Amino acid sequence: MSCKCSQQCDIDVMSDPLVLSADPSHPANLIPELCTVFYNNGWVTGTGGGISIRNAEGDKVYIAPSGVQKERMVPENMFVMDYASEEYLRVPQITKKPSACTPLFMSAFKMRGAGACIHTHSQSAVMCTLLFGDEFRISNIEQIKALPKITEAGNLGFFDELVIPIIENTAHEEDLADSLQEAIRNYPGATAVLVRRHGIYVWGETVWKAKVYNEAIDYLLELAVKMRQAGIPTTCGVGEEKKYLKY
Ligand SMILES: CSCCC(=O)C(=O)COP(=O)(O)O
Ligand SMILES: [Zn+2]
Repeated sequence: MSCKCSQQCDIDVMSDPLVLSADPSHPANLIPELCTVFYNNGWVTGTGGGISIRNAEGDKVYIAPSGVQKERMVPENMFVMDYASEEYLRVPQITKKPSACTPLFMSAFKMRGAGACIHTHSQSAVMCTLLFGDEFRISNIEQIKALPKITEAGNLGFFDELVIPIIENTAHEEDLADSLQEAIRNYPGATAVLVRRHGIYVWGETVWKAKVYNEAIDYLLELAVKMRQAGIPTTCGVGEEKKYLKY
């Protein structure tokens, strides 16, 4: 049966209805598309990182295969998991191994009700985990206003401090789940967790919120590295930066 969309496409929707859809916002279409965007930002190169998305009803989880070039995936490569039972409804032909990030994505879904979770190996994220201790902190920067308060309605304000917990890396990605869950419990206002010498996990209520949060956070992480290089503390008050300028 061919698709009924306005594009008169030739997609055979009956061949695999769990992943073949003419809807561009279907998770199986969005995961490859967004991974290409992330790849072009240097966030998911060399097979690292990725994204998992729940469907609009929230009862299915779409997961990429492990160890593949994330920017070259197609919808047929996706695993589909039943959200409640955590059993796989679909295993792709490309590999039997779902992303090693799956337990971490599931932690964000189950503990925070997230609709999508992004994992990147952004160099700014990694660099910040080398420059900061147990927490990344930044304030008094306009871009902070793109991020949610989480514990109450609305977004952070210009004068609010963004705090992101930093957990230690493990030899295997899946072994990060316990410490990620502990960080999620200890930081109820966080929408991201940094992993030292590894990268970052960012989640949101919807895929679009997760995407915006990831972009805003990465901007702030990159800026933080530059501020530290210039000798300016990332929580420096407005006007106080003059104290740190060398000229
Ligand atoms: C060079 S990537 C090492 C594994 C990793 O950190 C990652 O994020 C990708 O894991 P996946 O199983 O999704 O390929
Ligand atoms: Zn990783």
